[in-house]
Amino acid sequence: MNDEKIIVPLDVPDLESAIALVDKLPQVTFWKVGLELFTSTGPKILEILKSQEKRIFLDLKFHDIPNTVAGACRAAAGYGVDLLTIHATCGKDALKAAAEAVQIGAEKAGTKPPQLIAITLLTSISARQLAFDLKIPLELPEFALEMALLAQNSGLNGAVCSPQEVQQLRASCEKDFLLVCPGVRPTWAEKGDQKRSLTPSQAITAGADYLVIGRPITAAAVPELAWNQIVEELKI
Ligand SMILES: O=c1ccn([C@@H]2O[C@H](COP(=O)(O)O)[C@@H](O)[C@H]2O)c(=O)[nH]1
Repeated sequence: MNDEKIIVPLDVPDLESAIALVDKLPQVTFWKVGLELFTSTGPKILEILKSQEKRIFLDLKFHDIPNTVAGACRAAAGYGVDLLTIHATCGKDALKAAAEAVQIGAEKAGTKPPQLIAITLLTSISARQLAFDLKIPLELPEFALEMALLAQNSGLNGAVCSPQEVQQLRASCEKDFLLVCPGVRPTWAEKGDQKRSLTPSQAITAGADYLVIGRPITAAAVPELAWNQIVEELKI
């Protein structure tokens, strides 16, 4: 079912708004909790989602030294979430430490370890910004692929990439390496700050395992209609 491949971010400022959004979209089975909501309200939302048997993507995008990311991953694994993020640019030592830490954290808490996935390059970064602001001397698709391979070789379960790179990553990474794509935009939606987008059906055709689709649904006048339209478009 393609609708189970859609992850909707709860990019809202407080618990009340998060609960209202979850109630408005009962058909959503996979929710993402990110920096805004987790920083403002902590883990309470995770308990609420779990009590409703929702799957959870805890998108905290850890980026720190090995000892620190390992500690954060151990703690996050204790929440029993399904997906957890770290930046690939933390480097191999930190990625390996994080991969080990989610196993330890989950075992200690008696939970299933989350799939640890690495951000390759934020979908809000353009090729021009990569070259001129970040001074990375690789072509963008090559950089994204290198970051995905670094994650894979460090024992991570998958990567977050833009839909524009997913076909190349799918061809080069292991079959079971998860590829999660934010920056997905139906033709009728605003791109906003997303720089490297494709439509939901293009992203799935290119090999994405999951699509993260936020504002086209959550900022729509009627979120349920936007969700239905995307699900219909994915059936074609
Ligand atoms: O490279 C990345 C990594 C994470 N995100 C997150 O996905 C959603 C996208 O929301 P939209 O409203 O559909 O733009 C958001 O929570 C980001 O934090 C990303 O966009 N790009």
